[in-house]
Amino acid sequence: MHEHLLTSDPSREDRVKVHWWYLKTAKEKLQFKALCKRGLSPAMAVGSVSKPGQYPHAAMPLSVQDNFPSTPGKAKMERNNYFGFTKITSRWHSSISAKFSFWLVVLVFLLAFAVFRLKFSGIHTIGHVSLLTDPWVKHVKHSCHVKRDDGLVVLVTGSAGFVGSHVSLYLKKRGDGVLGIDNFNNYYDPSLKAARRALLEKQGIFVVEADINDAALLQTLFSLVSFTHVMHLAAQAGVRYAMENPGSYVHSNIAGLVGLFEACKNANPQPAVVWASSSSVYGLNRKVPFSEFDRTDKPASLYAATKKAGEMIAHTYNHIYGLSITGLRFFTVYGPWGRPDMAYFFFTKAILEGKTINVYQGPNGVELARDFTYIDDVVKGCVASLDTAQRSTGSGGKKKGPAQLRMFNLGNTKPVTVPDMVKILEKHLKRKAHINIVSMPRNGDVPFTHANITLAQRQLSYNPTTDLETGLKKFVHWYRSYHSNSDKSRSRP
Ligand SMILES: O=C(O)[C@H]1O[C@H](OP(=O)(O)OP(=O)(O)OC[C@H]2O[C@@H](n3ccc(=O)[nH]c3=O)[C@H](O)[C@@H]2O)[C@H](O)[C@@H](O)[C@H]1O
Repeated sequence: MHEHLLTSDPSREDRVKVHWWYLKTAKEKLQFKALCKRGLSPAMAVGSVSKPGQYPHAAMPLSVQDNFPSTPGKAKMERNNYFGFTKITSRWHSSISAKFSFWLVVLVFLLAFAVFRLKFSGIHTIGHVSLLTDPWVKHVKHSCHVKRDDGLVVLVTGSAGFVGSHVSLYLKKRGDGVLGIDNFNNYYDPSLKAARRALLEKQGIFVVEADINDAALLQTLFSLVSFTHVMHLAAQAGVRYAMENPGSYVHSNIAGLVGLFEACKNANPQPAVVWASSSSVYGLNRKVPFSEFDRTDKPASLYAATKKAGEMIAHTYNHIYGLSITGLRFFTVYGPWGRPDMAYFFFTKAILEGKTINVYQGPNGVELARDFTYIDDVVKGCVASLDTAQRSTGSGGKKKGPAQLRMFNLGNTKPVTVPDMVKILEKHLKRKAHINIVSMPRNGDVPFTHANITLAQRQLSYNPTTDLETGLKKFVHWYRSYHSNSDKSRSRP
């Protein structure tokens, strides 16, 4: 509404806005507008449309100025013709204007500072939506809307990841409120993460694109939404990549975890946290199956060490702040929408492309084995953990009593050797693999994993039902359809 009042002088523009805003009645505003349009200074225009003394920022109306004593130091006026009007400048007027200009500058500075902080805290935009505008907040709140009695409100970190996307969809489908957060890093093809995000958004799950290390963002989310639970799945995964990029493990699995626990412990109410640890914490243990009561102080990779550190950190936050925390040790999770850095996934690609795969072998020709666990079983374990989690006992950073602290193995309990896994893939892909047997490199791998799931069975009613044969069949089916669809969309003009 101001555009027709604006001149090329920005300070005049600002003054017009401020004066207009101060005027109380529509009549005053209308007259003020007309006078400004005709070139009168904003302060003069206010003075002319109002009663003397009504607005402290107004200049004297012309009629009053005629009688105003020309006292040096108080008010010195000059008149000259200005677009058919008498232009009057005065020191009195100038000092009022100066005050306004000063506060205007302060206001503009504060606004600029706020925008700057938001910008560099990474929460200024989600997609192309500014945090300063309502749509972003609406997306967040809408995504957290609960559609069943006693439904949960869950913040899922790593929601564009493999397990994160599956858990988010499951929760949303049963009527829980779900908000995702993911930094969409390029550890593996980000287009797969984007495709998972599209799937989530189709179901009404909003994914905030940000890093869990962004404390200001987490604080904003917790102030907007009373999360009952946090499903923390954001992490730097992969055992062997830790030798290439150790810093990324510290960033996500240690600093990120601490940042998340900080946000949770400060929240009021504090949410219950369920988070992903890893079977790799069993490291070089020889006693099988691996039990939660076994020692876990021999990690074979930095990845495993950061997960083990996470378990210790979880204990601390539970102990000091009363956060309810459940850690889940995942055993080589696989399935549709899986991670391209995992062996079953890149073996599939290589077999289809007729390329050679390296199959590792332990000392003395021992075949390596994994307790491969199908994604749907893991999702059930995650959701059961959320459903059975007790409330945190603290609030606003203060502990009010002891809180629940749990750890569960989520495995399949039926380890399969890597060569057998390759045979299953060959069968479903209807292709022979070109295999190169190589000694297991010293890069963090362990020879075997095998979960004891008694605890999860007892407390979570966790019972995995998908064997590797069935699970890989579903994976291959998904792989073919996903790649034929993305090939088609790539070839579209
Ligand atoms: O349960 C976990 O805590 C971890 O599971 C997963 O690690 P791993 O069990 O090591 O899975 P993955 O890499 O698929 O290798 C599978 C098998 O293939 C063998 N392998 C691997 C590569 C290769 O080129 N050749 C080969 O024989 C390899 O020696 C191994 O025997 C997750 O990646 C990890 O993030 C973490 O979640």
